[in-house]
Parts: sequence; C-alpha cells; structure tokens
Amino acid sequence: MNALDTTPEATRHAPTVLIRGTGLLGASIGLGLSARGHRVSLSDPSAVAQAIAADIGAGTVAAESDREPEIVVVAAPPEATAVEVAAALTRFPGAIVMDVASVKAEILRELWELVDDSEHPLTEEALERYVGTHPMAGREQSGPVAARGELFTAMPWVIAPAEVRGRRLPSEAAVAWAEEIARRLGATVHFMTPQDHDGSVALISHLPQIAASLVASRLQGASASALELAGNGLRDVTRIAASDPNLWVQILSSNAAPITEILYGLRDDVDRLIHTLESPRAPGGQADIAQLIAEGNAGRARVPGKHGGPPQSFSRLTVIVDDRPGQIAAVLNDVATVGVNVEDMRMEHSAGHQVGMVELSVLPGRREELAEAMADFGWKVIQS
Ligand SMILES: NC(=O)c1ccc[n+]([C@@H]2O[C@H](COP(=O)([O-])OP(=O)(O)OC[C@H]3O[C@@H](n4cnc5c(N)ncnc54)[C@H](O)[C@@H]3O)[C@@H](O)[C@H]2O)c1
Ligand SMILES: O=C(O)C(=O)C[C@]1(C(=O)O)C=C[C@@H](O)C=C1
Repeated sequence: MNALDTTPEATRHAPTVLIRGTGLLGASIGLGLSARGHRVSLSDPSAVAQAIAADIGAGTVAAESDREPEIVVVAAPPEATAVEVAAALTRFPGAIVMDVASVKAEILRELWELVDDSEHPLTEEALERYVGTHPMAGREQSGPVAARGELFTAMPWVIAPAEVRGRRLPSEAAVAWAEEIARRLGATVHFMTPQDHDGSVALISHLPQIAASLVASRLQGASASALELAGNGLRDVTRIAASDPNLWVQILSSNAAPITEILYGLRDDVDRLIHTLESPRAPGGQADIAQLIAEGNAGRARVPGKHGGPPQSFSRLTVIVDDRPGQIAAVLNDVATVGVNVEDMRMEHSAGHQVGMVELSVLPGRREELAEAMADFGWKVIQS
C-alpha cells in the first residue's frame, strides 16, 4: 500500500485532494482546503454543481489527465456514498479515501457487501485506506452556492474507523490523515465506532430535524394573521425544517432503529402532556406541566457551548440602528474598538419602522462595559 506518510515532516505537506460530490459539503471542504494551500480537484455527476464549485474557488474541475490524488473526499448523498468510496479505492490504489456521510454503519455494511460480491473489484485490503467520517456542521441549504470555507471552524468532526473483530480496519496513516484534514479545516475531532456515532446522531441531529419538521408542518394551514406574529421562538425551532427532503429521506431511513427508540420515548411524553392539558387544573396537572418545562431546561443546560466547552449562556444587548446600508458594519466596528468578542449576532427589523435591531451575544462579564461604551459612541442600546 502506498498510503501517505504521517511523519511530522510529511504532515507539513499539503496533499492533493479530489472531492467527489461538490454540493454544500464538498464545495465547503474544497474552499477550506484550497485556502490552506491544497491543490483540490472537483468532480460531480452534475456539471452545474461542479462548475459552480470551481467558480466560487473550491478547486479546479478534475480532468482525465490529472495525476492520482493523494486523498479523495467523497461528499455524495448517503445512498451513493458506498459505491463512490468503492470506486475511488479501486481507481486510485494509492489514495486515502474518506467520506462525510451523516450515517456510518449503513455505509460500512454496503461496502462489505461489495467486498463479498465476487463480481466487484473491491478488496478487504483496499478498505485499509478508507476512513468513515462525519463533520457535525452543515446548513439547511444544499448545493455549492450555500458552501462556506469556514463551515467547520470550531465544530465537531467525527472520525469513525471501521472495526472488524475488535481490530481497526483503516491503517494508522489513513486515520491520521483524515484527522489532519478535519483539523486543518478548523474542526475538533472526536473518535467513535460507527455504531456509537449512529446512536449519538439519532439523538442530537436526527431527532431535532424530525421535531423541527413536525412543528413546521403544523404551520401549513395557519392563517396569515397568525403567522405575522411569529417571533424568534418559532424561527429558532423551525430553521432546519427548510432542509432538503431528498437528503433526509436517506439519512432517516439509514438510521431508523435508534431513531425509532427515541421516538417511542417522545411519544410517551407527548401522550402524557395531552392527557394533562385535557384537564390542566386537575390535581397534579400544574406540577406535571412545570416538570415538563423543567426537564427541558435540564436537557438544554447539557448542550455544550462553543468549541465543545461547557454549556455557556451569553448575555445579550440590542443596538438600535437606522435601516440603511453600513449600519451593522459601524456597530461591529465600535464593538471591536471596545475589544469585546461577539459570540453570536442576530438582526431584526421592526415591522412598520425604519429601524433595525442588532442583538449581540457576549460573555456575561463584558455586557455592562460594552453597553456603556456603545452608548458613549452614540448608539441607542437596550439591555434584555
Ligand atoms: N447538509 C448537511 O448539513 C450535512 C452535514 C454533514 C454531512 N452531510 C453529508 O454530506 C453529504 C453531502 O451532503 P450535502 O449537504 O453536501 O448535499 P448536496 O445536495 O448539497 O450535495 C450533494 C452533491 O452530490 C452530488 N452527487 C449526486 N450523486 C452523486 C454520486 N453518485 N457521486 C458523487 N456525487 C454525487 C450531487 O450532484 C450534489 O452536487 C451527504 O452524505 C450528507 O449526509 C451533510
Ligand atoms: O446546522 C444545520 O443546519 C444542521 O442541521 C447540521 C447537521 C446537524 O444536525 O447538526 C445536520 C446534519 C448533518 O449530518 C450534520 C449537521
């Protein structure tokens, strides 16, 4: 096998990368790696997706005459991933091949089927060059137009090397390079078995998607006058309901067993709440409702903060701006002068008024200082 070297000297080198599948994930990886000095070539069955990815700077369109890439990243839809991984392992016998699909055990099962298929050229030995991975970063939009080179900064990236009878299947070099690619893109790496990965994402990724879709689907018949009242609560809960149905059919069907287990528990809780709300003032009813909200508080408090650190709640302050170009840049410029880090930012427009509200989330210890300084700069500041 001719896998890449992992010596410190070698890791300073920027291997050539072929990205197969240049949608949201593939083009984002291409942008990030190109910006870090890698030569990236792009390939997608959709000529349009390939051309857009090249146009935005994710790499150059792959050509037959290209030399063999050192790393192949398969960023295809889950249902095409195993076949594309097998094709890359066979076509490029010296390359490390990593995928980014949202499910891991099913991809592996499909790859094993190809090894067992005497008609298929994929060998067990070739799988030493395959590393299953999953960046826990994405968007509710698809395609290269939505791609961002910094999509993975400070986000988790799971590496789930296949194990056979307790032995890691991919070589150390293959795993080290998959890890190196994730780190170069700014992600924090987590190692897991494919099964542990699938159980974890059923809860922290697939359940939220289902919940968002179920809540948003209730809105289909809502009156325009009700929808006009929508505030941030609804927007927060339904953002990912805009995700691509085609992608999510594949994700949910490939991880059905752990998701179903979680949905049974959710169904019990919903049944309990319905029962309580049918007679909310019956004995025990109020306590039951309070318990439901408190249990939600307890779960929410366990969600880690930025960079995978402990849960962190930020303080917010809102700056009122005129609804005209350049105002947000001016606010951020003044914040930077004060030297406070903005952890999150949201822009709201006030219906019927020519003003906007820039909500800034900052560390609690810096809010007072920032509010005073911004008022001194002449901004109208509301502390919430
Ligand atoms: N969207 C997310 O938030 C997210 C996050 C992490 C991982 N993922 C995973 O990344 C992968 C790509 O998702 P995406 O969001 O970039 O989807 P996307 O729809 O934006 O892009 C998928 C691309 O794959 C191409 N494609 C279709 N069939 C192909 C094939 N046989 N070989 C190669 N390419 C093919 C499509 O033309 C398209 O350009 C999926 O496996 C998904 O599970 C998605
Ligand atoms: O932020 C989003 O839009 C996402 O939903 C991204 C998200 C997630 O659940 O975190 C969705 C599916 C992918 O497999 C990985 C990431």
